[in-house]
Amino acid sequence: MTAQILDGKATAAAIKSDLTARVAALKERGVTPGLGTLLVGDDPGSRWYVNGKHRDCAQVGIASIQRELPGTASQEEIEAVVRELNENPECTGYIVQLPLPKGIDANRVLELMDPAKDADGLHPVSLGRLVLGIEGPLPCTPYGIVQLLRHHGVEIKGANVVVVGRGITIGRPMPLVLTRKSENATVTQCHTGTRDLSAHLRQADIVVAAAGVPHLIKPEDVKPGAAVLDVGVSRDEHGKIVGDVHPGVAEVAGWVAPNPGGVGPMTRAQLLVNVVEAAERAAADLSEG
Ligand SMILES: Nc1nc2c(c(=O)[nH]1)N[C@@H](CN(C=O)c1ccc(C(=O)N[C@@H](CCC(=O)O)C(=O)O)cc1)CN2
Repeated sequence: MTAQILDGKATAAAIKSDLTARVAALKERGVTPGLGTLLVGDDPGSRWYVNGKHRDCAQVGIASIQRELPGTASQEEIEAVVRELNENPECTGYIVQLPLPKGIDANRVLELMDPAKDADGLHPVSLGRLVLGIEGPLPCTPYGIVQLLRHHGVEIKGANVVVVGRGITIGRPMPLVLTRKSENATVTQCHTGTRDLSAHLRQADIVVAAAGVPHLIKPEDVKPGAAVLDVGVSRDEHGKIVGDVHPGVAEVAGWVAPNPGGVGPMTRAQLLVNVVEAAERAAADLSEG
C-alpha cells in the first residue's frame, strides 16, 4: 500500500486562515505586526524563500520590511542593518536569511539581533529558552514538523524518532522540540559520524531526514507504517529539488511528507505564527500598562 501524504500546503493554508483572523484582531487593538527580512547575496533559492515569506505576510495582513545587501557586504554592513531592524518600530519581528555568504560570522550576526524580535527561534536566547523550557519563539522547521504530524493525527507521544542531520535550522533544534513534555517523543540524533544508520532507521516510528544527501533514506531502511519527513534539499542539474528520501520509501512507510509540498510550507507558516504570537505578547504588555 502507498503511504498517505503529510500535506504541508493544505496544513499551512489552515494555519494562515487562523492567523488572518488573529492579525485583524491585533489591528483593532492598534498593533500591526511587521516582519522584517535581511537577505545577503543573490542565491536564487534564498531569494525565493524570502519572497515567499513576504507573499505569506501579504495574505494574512502582516506588514513587510525587506532589506537586501550584495554578496560582497562586509560583517559591519550586515550588522548595521541588524541594528536598524532592532530599532525600527514597524518591524515587530525579523529574520536573517541563512546561509550568509562565506567569511561572514553568522553567529555574531544572530547574537546581535534583539531577542524580542527573533521571528525564527534561532537566536541564542530563544534556543536557550527552548533548552530551559521557557516560553519563546520556536524554530520554524522543527515546530512546523510537529504541527504537520499533529494535523494528520500521527502520534508523537512515546514515538521513537530518528533525526538525520545536525544543522542549525533543523537537525540541532529538532530533538529539543520533540523531547518537550508536550511532545514526549524519544529521539535519536544521527549524523555523518553514526556507525550504522540503517539499524537506527529500522527502529524508528518517525524519521526526519535533514542531511542534504540525495536519496539517503532507502525503502529497506524504513519500518513498515513509519512516518517519514523529507527535509533535505539538494538540486539536480536542472535545479529541481532532490530530497533525502528515495521515492520507493512511499511503498513501505505509512506517511510521507513529500519534498516539495511537505515541510517547506510549514516552515513558512510557523514563521508567521512566531510573528503573530510576539505581537500578541506585545499587545498584552501594552494593555497591562
Ligand atoms: N533564517 C532562516 N534561514 C533558513 C531557514 C529558516 O528557517 N530560517 N530554513 C531554510 C530555508 N527556508 C526558510 O527560510 C525554507 C525552505 C523551503 C521552503 C519551501 O516552501 N519549499 C518549497 C519548495 C521550494 C522550491 O521549489 O525550491 C516546498 O518544500 O514545497 C520555505 C522556506 C534555510 N534557511
